[in-house]
Amino acid sequence: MRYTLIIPAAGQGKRMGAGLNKLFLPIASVPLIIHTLRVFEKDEACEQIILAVNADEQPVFERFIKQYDIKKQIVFAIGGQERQDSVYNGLLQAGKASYILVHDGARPFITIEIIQSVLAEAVRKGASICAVPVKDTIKRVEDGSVVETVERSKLWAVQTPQGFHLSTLSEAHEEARKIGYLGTDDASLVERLGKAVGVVSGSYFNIKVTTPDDLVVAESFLARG
Ligand SMILES: Nc1ccn([C@@H]2O[C@H](COP(=O)(O)OP(=O)(O)OP(=O)(O)O)[C@@H](O)[C@H]2O)c(=O)n1
Ligand SMILES: C[C@](O)(CO)[C@H](O)COP(=O)(O)O
Repeated sequence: MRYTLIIPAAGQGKRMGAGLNKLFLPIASVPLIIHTLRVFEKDEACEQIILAVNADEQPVFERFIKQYDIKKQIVFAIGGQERQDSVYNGLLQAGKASYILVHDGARPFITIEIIQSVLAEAVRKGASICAVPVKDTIKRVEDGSVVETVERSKLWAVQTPQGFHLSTLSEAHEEARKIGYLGTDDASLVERLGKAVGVVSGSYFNIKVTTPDDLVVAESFLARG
């Protein structure tokens, strides 16, 4: 089964504090976004990449794509105020694709195996995510005090890619826009429709590069090979 990939890449990297889009930061001398694109470059099932970017940053992305010889067809969409808006704008460019995968540009250590597993589960159930069991105890805190310890055995840390039948994802985004719902991932929009979302195993290596410490971790992962 082939798919169209949407990569939201229009963030500001506020938590990184680098003063620029963190996807331009080098990891082992190569821009973060190139590491991510290189994985999908090797996936023959990936028909097209839709890159949602800030308009003023598109020339930078185009320069990196040329410099690092990314050959896969890339279509640009304009990023939005929120990640959800960026994905929505990417969806508008998806044409007649049957299956869509949405993957954070900030997750460079995804593997073909997990991509294929997410896609297969999306074909089976209409929507899918990859996730890993939470390792820390999670507590709900209010005003500096613990109000609840959440049972850890049922908690999963959700990653990307997330996979969807095009019609499922489109319906979910349109409904979210209609009611003004803002989710932190795309699967939550499908859940609000009451539709099933399958879960497959992700990887603890599939980190989202978010804060400066993640750059150190990312360099170590690359050094490890
Ligand atoms: N309005 C936005 C916000 C985020 N993203 C993208 O969504 C992915 C996950 O977002 P996150 O890790 O939060 O990136 P930033 O929004 O840049 O980080 P921050 O919240 O620290 O500013 C990233 O690839 C980011 O570029 C996007 O396309 N459009
Ligand atoms: C989609 C995601 O990566 C799943 O964990 C996460 O919700 C993105 O959150 P962010 O604040 O936009 O980085």
